[in-house]
Amino acid sequence: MSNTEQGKKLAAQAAIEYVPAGSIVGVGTGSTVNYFIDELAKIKNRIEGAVSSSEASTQRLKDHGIEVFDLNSVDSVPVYIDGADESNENLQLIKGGGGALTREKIIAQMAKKFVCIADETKLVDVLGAFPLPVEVIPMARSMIARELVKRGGQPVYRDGFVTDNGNQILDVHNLRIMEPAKLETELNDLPGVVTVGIFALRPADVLILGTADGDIRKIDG
Ligand SMILES: O=C[C@H](O)[C@H](O)[C@H](O)COP(=O)(O)O
Repeated sequence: MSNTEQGKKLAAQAAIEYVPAGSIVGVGTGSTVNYFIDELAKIKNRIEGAVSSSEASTQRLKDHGIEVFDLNSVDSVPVYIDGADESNENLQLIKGGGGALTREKIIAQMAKKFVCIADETKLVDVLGAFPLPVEVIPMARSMIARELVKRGGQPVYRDGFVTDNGNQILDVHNLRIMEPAKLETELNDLPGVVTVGIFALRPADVLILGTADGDIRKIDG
């Protein structure tokens, strides 16, 4: 197993301690979360079930025999565990590399505690080296792409990819995001933008990083 994969797995294992007994756990999406789902399966008798941020995670949870609840049937989510494409020291994130950003942001908003899990290479000084995913309503794609260019970005259409919500993704290259909350708000305001992959208005509460030397590092927000 590579250092990166080991880091993801370590972070995923460490996140289990944040899962309250008897709870409905918010579950994110991606390769790091897949390790978490596999760990969660080991304690599935101690939880009530999960709410899920993607069809892929729902399938994996169900394959493990973990009940997946409709978010509308749930009053509260005590903890949400999810990965990230980048995090800064303030636990503001870029997410959506796997295209699940909208459902992820909805569950993160609802969660009392958002625990982000990643390998240590995801920690950066300034967000934006990872192309920023923006989910858009298909008919607005070109208009929004022009707006992103005006803001110094280089949007690339994720050709052939359709989100779980039936929308499209623009991956915005060339950004150095100095004020994540401001850019998140500004892009949220463009008609046709469904979700911006900046998680700054609702950052993570805890970041668990798995390191190459087999350790974990925690940063509290
Ligand atoms: O849409 C995908 C999510 O935001 C993922 O949490 C993010 O892309 C990180 O994925 P991974 O754990 O595979 O690096």
